[in-house]
Amino acid sequence: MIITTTIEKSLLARIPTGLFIGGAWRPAADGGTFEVHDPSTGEVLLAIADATPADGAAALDAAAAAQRGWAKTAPRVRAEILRRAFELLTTRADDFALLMTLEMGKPIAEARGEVAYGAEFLRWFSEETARVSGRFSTSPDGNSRLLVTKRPVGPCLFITPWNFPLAMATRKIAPAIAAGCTMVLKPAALTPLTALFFAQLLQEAGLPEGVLNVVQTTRAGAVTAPLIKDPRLRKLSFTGSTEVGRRLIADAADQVLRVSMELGGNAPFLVFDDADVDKAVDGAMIAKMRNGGEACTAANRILVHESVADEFTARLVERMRAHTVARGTEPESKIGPLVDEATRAKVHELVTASVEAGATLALGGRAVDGAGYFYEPTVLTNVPAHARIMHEEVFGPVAPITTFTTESDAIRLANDTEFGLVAYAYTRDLNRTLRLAEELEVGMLGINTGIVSNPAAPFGGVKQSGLGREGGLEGIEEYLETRYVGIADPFADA
Ligand SMILES: NC(=O)c1ccc[n+]([C@@H]2O[C@H](COP(=O)([O-])OP(=O)(O)OC[C@H]3O[C@@H](n4cnc5c(N)ncnc54)[C@H](O)[C@@H]3O)[C@@H](O)[C@H]2O)c1
Repeated sequence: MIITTTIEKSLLARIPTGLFIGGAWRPAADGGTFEVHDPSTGEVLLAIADATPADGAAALDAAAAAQRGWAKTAPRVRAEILRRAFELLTTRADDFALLMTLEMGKPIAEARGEVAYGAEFLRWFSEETARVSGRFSTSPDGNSRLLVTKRPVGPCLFITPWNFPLAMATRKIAPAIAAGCTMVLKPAALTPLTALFFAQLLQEAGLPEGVLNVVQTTRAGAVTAPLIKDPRLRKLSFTGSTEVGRRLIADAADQVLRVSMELGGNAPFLVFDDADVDKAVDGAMIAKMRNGGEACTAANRILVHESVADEFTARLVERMRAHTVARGTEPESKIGPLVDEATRAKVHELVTASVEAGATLALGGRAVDGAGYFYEPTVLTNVPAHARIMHEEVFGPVAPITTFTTESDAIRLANDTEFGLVAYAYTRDLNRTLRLAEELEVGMLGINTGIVSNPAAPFGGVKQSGLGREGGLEGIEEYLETRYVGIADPFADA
């Protein structure tokens, strides 16, 4: 078993362990705490405050109290706070990366990638802050003037998942700051340390008290449900599973709360007969193995034209076999542990069910013995369309491959899912690319690339993958209301 090193211990000693409410760190109302573990060893990293419903209410009190003043803050002031936060985060990239590796398990190189990606939302929305504008026009009959303005939505509740502990928070926090909204953040209980460390950084960047409040808790529903019913809350933004998202949308109906939902995915990855197979394998490795397969954008249904399937599969197996499984802090680590035993058990269950349904196990397929929740990189071939893995999100390093004959078959298979987050396609045919862009039921499409996430682009899904977009020009709109002011003809009395 790897014992936490001195460098790791000194980093952990700098992480705040309280709740962040109204600009101050405090214990839970009942003094309760919970432990955060290293998924690669099972060791306890830290014990931190466990928010109660009373703490949740206090956090919303603080957000509601700060809202009016924050909305009136000059855009330039909000922009500069975001810019300072971007610079601080970039300077402290190594600390944030190590912390994420410790609490979530991803290899340090991937954690650094997430810091860069997460930081870009701060820079992008600092640039967007001063660009919010409205319009002024004369009504068609000439009898009035129409003034359209944008106002901050108001206090928001953010609920984030464990797989990208930093970026899923900055993707919500940055546009909310830019728009002038206050917020309560409830990070995932498996990975709350990054959010606490980031809240401390925002405080240092000059964020006024009450604008961001953080209530980590092991009682998610008990803490957040009363906030969702509270008329002072104006917006709920959630990233997580479709199952929980569906329930939250129902809860949000009582207050007709605005919702943004970034939910599950089950991305198809299409390789056509005219694809550059080497590049397709590179892209598949990124789309499948980024974050150890624990990503909503993960390529979970690899659909390959029958004429290139053998070549593609042989190369993918070779690359997957070479992927070193080790604690994320080890330099050779290409894949860390899964986040917990429940996730590992679910991955294994889907692999076993695929083989029972007729798939062939070409590589892996077993949990790694010893401490931590490691799972072997796995490739399944000839996966039948009815296998569970083709319809349920496998949150792990498992690449299921199946073949197709015609383009229309490929599109039908790709769309045969309740999810619609992202698809990837490898082809050199421009007209086919345009057909795919029109026919695939997704919010995002990667052409000859295994990665689409980009802070300057609108991220989000259709069907049961969610509602709303994060990033891009669209991202800030989620935090703005449109207000129209009708003005009588200024010449009427002239
Ligand atoms: N579309 C996207 O942008 C995106 C990005 C990352 C992850 N995801 C999805 O997230 C899922 C993995 O994350 P997860 O396992 O943390 O998801 P999850 O739905 O179990 O949990 C997400 C968050 O919701 C909280 N939560 C759970 N039950 C709740 C309840 N009843 N009331 C309020 N909050 C509750 C959790 O504590 C956590 O903070 C996957 O389905 C993945 O596809 C989507």
